[in-house]
Amino acid sequence: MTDVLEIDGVGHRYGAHVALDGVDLAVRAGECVALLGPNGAGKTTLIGLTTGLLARQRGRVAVCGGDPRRAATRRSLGVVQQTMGFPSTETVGELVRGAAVRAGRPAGAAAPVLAEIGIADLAPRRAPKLSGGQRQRVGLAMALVGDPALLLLDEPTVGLDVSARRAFWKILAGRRDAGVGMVLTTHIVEEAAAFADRVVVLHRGRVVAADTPDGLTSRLPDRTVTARTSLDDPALRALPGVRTVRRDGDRVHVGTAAPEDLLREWLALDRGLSDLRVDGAGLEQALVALTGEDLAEVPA
Ligand SMILES: Nc1ncnc2c1ncn2[C@@H]1O[C@H](COP(=O)(O)OP(=O)(O)OP(=O)(O)O)[C@@H](O)[C@H]1O
Repeated sequence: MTDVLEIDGVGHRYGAHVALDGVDLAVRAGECVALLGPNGAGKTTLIGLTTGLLARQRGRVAVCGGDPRRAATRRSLGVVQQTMGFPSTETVGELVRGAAVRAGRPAGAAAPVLAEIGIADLAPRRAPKLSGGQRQRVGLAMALVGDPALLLLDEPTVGLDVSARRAFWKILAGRRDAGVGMVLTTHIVEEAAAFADRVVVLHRGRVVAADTPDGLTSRLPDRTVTARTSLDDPALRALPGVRTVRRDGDRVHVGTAAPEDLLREWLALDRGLSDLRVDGAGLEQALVALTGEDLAEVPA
């Protein structure tokens, strides 16, 4: 499959501050790549270079083979951003029709997209009067109406309730199946883990990991054993392979690289052991391990 986004050796500075340092990233048609990293990692800078908002300083950025600083190239691009500003004078219908025409499509392309996203009833309304979640869906309509080859989704589900979020991912899954490439930035790590085909982790302007969500988590040796116990913390720490011990109410969470050895001895020593559970590490823990920072936020 062709790459809809090619980023090769990209560097970017703000004065003396290095925001990106030799970043490579490729997104194929029909693939969703999640771009994750703690605050200040360089995600917004990379998105800015891809939309053509920022001028390229070092390396190559190509959208469908073209330079995103050129208007003709940007027609292949759809962008959904959390902080989308809309002109106050236009109705939702006019905004989406305008986006269609700017992308070289007929104004009539707007109505089916509004219907698909479930906001046909908003067409006569003006954007400033809409809720955050409604505005987010208008942004999605404007991005999809141009039939883009590459979608940039920057914190796209902020402000959406659970059912709107589900509907949002369903629509995007349909576009991905139809061959649209996507770059997703989000602080909701569960969404990235559930939707993205690959995860690229940026840290201090560099790519520190690129893999499938499962591939990233399987690199982590740790398991967490959760249980009720009669042992105190020093006794737990003395068990084989224990790395961390954390109390949470009447339960204890024990991190270990060797759950079998740990459990064998724990079961032999502890008559009060009950409610035992062993969990694998998730993508969130993998990101913390890779960057040393916790980048998850509680979903709104
Ligand atoms: N206009 C600017 N002038 C100076 N420094 C900047 C500018 N924009 C970003 N930076 C710096 O460049 C680095 C990368 O910023 P960027 O906004 O790309 O990170 P990010 O990963 O999007 O962070 P966040 O998750 O907080 O949005 C940060 O250290 C930031 O302070």
